[in-house]
Amino acid sequence: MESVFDLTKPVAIGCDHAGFEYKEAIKKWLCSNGCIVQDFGTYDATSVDYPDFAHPTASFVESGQAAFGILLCGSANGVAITANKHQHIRAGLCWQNDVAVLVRKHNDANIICLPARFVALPLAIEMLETFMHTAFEGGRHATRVNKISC
Ligand SMILES: O=C(CO)[C@H](O)[C@H](O)[C@H](O)COP(=O)(O)O
Repeated sequence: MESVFDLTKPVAIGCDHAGFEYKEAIKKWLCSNGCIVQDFGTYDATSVDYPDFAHPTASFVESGQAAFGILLCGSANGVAITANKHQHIRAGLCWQNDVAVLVRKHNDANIICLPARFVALPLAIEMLETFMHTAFEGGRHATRVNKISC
């Protein structure tokens, strides 16, 4: 599959119980498109705490070992807030395809956060595909992205 990301590296993925079902479906979709997946859990639908899965996923992306990351929870806010604590992570919450375009073009996001309880699975996969194919625009957006870190 063509992507703006380096797909010779694994795609990191993590979720809580609310995102588990979508994570499994997304893993299958990624594998059927030739991607390598590094799964940081959770591994079933038992209630868990999203930071326990978002932090390891974000750390792996931050270390440069992943092509990019995918995080899922009910609203995607918990995983996004957690991942964005990491210095080199720009995790963006996506709920419609145009937002997935902008989170790459304007924010150079390296993790896509998907709200499993609020978007249908086909839309989640469509947004992921968009995310994987959309390049950062740079220019004025690079100036802004460079000002994010404090
Ligand atoms: O962290 C969240 C909200 O910001 C996620 O949506 C969680 O998946 C959600 O809070 C889990 O809720 P539950 O009632 O424990 O299933």
